[in-house]
Amino acid sequence: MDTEALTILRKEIDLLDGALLDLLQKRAYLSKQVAKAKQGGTIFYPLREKEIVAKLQELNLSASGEEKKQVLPSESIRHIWTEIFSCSRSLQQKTSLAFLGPAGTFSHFAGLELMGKSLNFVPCHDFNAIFAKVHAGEVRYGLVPLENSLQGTVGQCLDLFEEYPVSIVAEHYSGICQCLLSKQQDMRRIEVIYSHPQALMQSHEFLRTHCPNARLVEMSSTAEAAKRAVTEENAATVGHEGLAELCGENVPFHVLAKDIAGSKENITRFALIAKEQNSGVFRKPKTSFTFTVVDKAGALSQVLQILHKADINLSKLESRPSYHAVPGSAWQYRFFADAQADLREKPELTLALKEFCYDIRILGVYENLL
Ligand SMILES: O=C(O)C(=O)C[C@]1(C(=O)O)C=C[C@@H](O)C=C1
Repeated sequence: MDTEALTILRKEIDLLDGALLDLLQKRAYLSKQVAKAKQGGTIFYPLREKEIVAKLQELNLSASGEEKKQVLPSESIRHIWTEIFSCSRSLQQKTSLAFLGPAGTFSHFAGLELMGKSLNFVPCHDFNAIFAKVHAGEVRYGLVPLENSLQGTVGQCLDLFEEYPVSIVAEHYSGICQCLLSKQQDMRRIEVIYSHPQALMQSHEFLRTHCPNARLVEMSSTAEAAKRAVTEENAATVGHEGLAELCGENVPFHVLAKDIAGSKENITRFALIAKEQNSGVFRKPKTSFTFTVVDKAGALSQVLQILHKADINLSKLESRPSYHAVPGSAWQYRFFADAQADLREKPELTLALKEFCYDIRILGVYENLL
């Protein structure tokens, strides 16, 4: 070891860390000023954050000459700024986030991806508890899955919007990458694999080929499965790669293989819910709204035509059976729709829609992240 060179280099790193801290403190001060300028308005602007990261990643990759040697991995830039934004938001407002627990579920990792670590994560045992906590003001935010690219709509979550008058304030698309984790490094020696039934089903082919002797055991969540697997020598689990860090503090829990599910496009769209609607103005607004149409021929077609005439692009439309939709009616359908516009700015349009709808409710206006 060249101890002399090491001492000099570490001194330089110490100086740079000091300079970075100074810059971060200046940034934090500006963030607090931003909060004052917002005068109680919306704190979280995911599109602004996404664009800052994209600009920095581009700047980083466009380096040339000597600077080229200093280029960082793009993913690292995203991770570093996720935490900078998380700290910045926490200085503007103390925040807590309810999610489907326990710690280590895909919902938990989606929350960390979206909001970083500078907030209080509150695990809930079911979706109803998340909606109830947000509605009661016990937590500022809740994170719930709306739909998955393989499994489709999470109907239970859509239906809970009927029970609780909460709002959608942001959306988040999270890729689900199933990994095999174990204390045992030799896959052929794995005797039992614990995981959620869906994770086991999605990675069935991989497991049969690479761990032919393993018994598959279903658990209530990938997080519970990991807790169990980490206590046994020849056990493994299928789940998020972040489980290695979460469960492996005292014992090594290795990621033996990544992306072991058959299909590549396994993406979940999450909604960030809050008690109050967003108050900001958005550059690419999306409005999620629900409505029930009057019981006559052409009512739905009229609704669609009104939106068409206003040049509004409807990116989602689906219906769910609803018992409470219309008083006195035994069976009705409630439509859930997403429009690429801020419908709050178009009261005349909602008025026109009301002619063909029993009710219309705006679930939230937020930045379209696609
Ligand atoms: O630009 C804002 O609105 C801010 O509050 C600042 C900031 C940041 O730290 O850059 C923080 C939170 C928002 O989600 C976006 C950006």
